[in-house]
Parts: sequence; structure tokens; C-alpha cells
Amino acid sequence: MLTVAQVHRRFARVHAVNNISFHVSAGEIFSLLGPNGAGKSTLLRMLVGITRPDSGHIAWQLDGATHTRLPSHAIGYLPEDRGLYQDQPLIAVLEYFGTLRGLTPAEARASATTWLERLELGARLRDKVGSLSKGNQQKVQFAAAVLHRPRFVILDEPFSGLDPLNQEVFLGFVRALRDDGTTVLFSAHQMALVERLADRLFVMQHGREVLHGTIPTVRERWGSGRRLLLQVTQSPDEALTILRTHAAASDVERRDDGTIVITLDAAHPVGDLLARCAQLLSIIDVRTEQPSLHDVYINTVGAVTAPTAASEDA
Ligand SMILES: Nc1ncnc2c1ncn2[C@@H]1O[C@H](COP(=O)(O)OP(=O)(O)OP(=O)(O)O)[C@@H](O)[C@H]1O
Repeated sequence: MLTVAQVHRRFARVHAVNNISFHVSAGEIFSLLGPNGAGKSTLLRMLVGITRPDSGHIAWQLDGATHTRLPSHAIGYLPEDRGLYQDQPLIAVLEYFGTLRGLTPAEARASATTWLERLELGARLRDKVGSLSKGNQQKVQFAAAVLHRPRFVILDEPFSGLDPLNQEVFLGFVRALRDDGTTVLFSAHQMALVERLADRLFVMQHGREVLHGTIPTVRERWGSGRRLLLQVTQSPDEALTILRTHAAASDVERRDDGTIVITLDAAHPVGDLLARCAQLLSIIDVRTEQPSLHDVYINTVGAVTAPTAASEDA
């Protein structure tokens, strides 16, 4: 549905988006990740058509036709800088956004009312936007991005500023959009939510790609490996010494709660290792653990060094 090919955008000496390519399929939830200043918002603004790439191209496939920019009725956008008219009633603001996206005033009003009720703001539809809390304003902005039922939705940090309960509510809304056939691309910093929501993720840093793939692929390829977690009757320090000396387990550590953690690798199949541990230690409990997306992100992004101005200009 969307192809981004070698897209580049520079501000003075900063390569905000540096040779980025990816593809988003119809019906997918695609997540864009990266630390502050990585280039996510700049890339999203180019996808919406607010700014243009210096080079590279963006192509949308819709109903058999290819577009460089999607028609406004087909795209919804939640910008990072939330911009609602503070002194207007919620219903008037949403009706206005709906008509900008091709709905009639009556259609816009009906859809806005439905969304405000869904967002538990039905009782406040005549209140001014400025009288709402930050989180509730975010809900209204979300409604403005989706009330015209676009085919493709771009959400720039939809979870920022929301309490944990409302993060769950938004997670449900994004899933509902996908179930309705909408393709969703969102940026976020909340790894645990991304892990539960996204089909595929793309991590960028200093404008460049550092990680790209489905969640299981990314975990498998870039994760630091599965871990074996043991609770034993021996003291943790004694257990560490025994394992390092007699089980050839070099990547072994203890957690604050006394759990012994052995990172698995191909040279030590879990069955063999567990059998050896059982010979050496008195095991009370055993389980394995997958690296979380958070672990993968920290390991990968933490390992990238910043480009110098000289290397960027080269
Ligand atoms: N209009 C602009 N003029 C100059 N520099 C800009 C402009 N917009 C973005 N930049 C720079 O481009 C880089 C990428 O910024 P961008 O806002 O895209 O990052 P981001 O990944 O969205 O960050 P955050 O997670 O903090 O929102 C930053 O170094 C930023 O200062």
C-alpha cells in the first residue's frame, strides 16, 4: 500500500531522514520507533505531504492507482504538535475537520458524535476544547484523525500524555481500526505497547534505519537470546561459581531477587544445560524467558554511535 524508497531530508547539516526505505502492506499496523530526534516526525510529515523529501520517493497504491500523495479523504493524521481550536466546542471542531476530509456537515456531525461517545466525551460535546484535560484533548485529536474513516492512518506518538488506562483504551481503538480494514502507521516510545500492537516495526536513529522486521523476527535476529531462569537452594553466589566452573556457562548472572539467569546460545542446547545444572545444583524452580522488545531496542539503539558532522557531509 505504501512504498518509501531511499527518502532523504536534510535541515542545514542535520540529515533528519537519511536514505530510508520500507514497505507497508494494506491492513498492517506498522510502528516507527527511535530515540528523540531520530527523524520519525520528519518522516511522517513527508508521508502526509506536509513536507517533501530532498530525494527518494513515496508511492501509495490505492484502488489500482499509484499516488505520490494520498487524497485527503483517504488519509488520517494525528500530528505530534496537537493543534485544536481551543475556544471552540468539541463538536464544532470535529465537524470542521470532517468536512475538510470530504464529509458533508451532517455526516461529520454524526461521526463526531459517535466518536465522542466512544471516547466517553459524549456529555461534553458542547464544551470548549480548551476546557478539557491534555489526555482528553488528545482523544478529540484522535477522533479528528479517524472520523472520516480513512484507509490509512498516521499517528505521531498517539500514546504520549495518556494515563495507563487510556493507553489501553487507545490500543483497543487502533486494533479496531485495523479490524475495520484501516492500515495504521504510528510512532511511539512505549515498547511494551508496541510489542502488543504492531505487526512490524522500523527503528531509526540519527535519521538512519537500525532495525526492521516483524516483532518475532526482530526478537529472534537481534535479541540477546533466550534465557534460562533458575531458583536454587544454594546461595546465588555459590551457584554462580559452580555454574561458571563446572557447566561452562560463561554468560550467567544473578538478579537482585536471587534468580540465576543463564543466557542460552547454540553451543548450549537448553536440555543439555538444564540436565547439567540439575546434576550440580538443587533446583526449586525453572523457566525460560524471551528477550523483550525493550531489551532488543536498548541493545540495538544503545550500540549505535552518533555520526559526526564530517562523516555526514562526506
Ligand atoms: N523544521 C526543522 N528545522 C530544522 N531542523 C529540524 C526541523 N525539523 C526537524 N529538525 C531536526 O531533525 C531531526 C529529527 O527531528 P524529528 O522531530 O523528526 O525527530 P523525532 O524522531 O520525531 O523526535 P521525538 O521523538 O523527540 O519527537 C532533529 O535533529 C531535529 O532537530
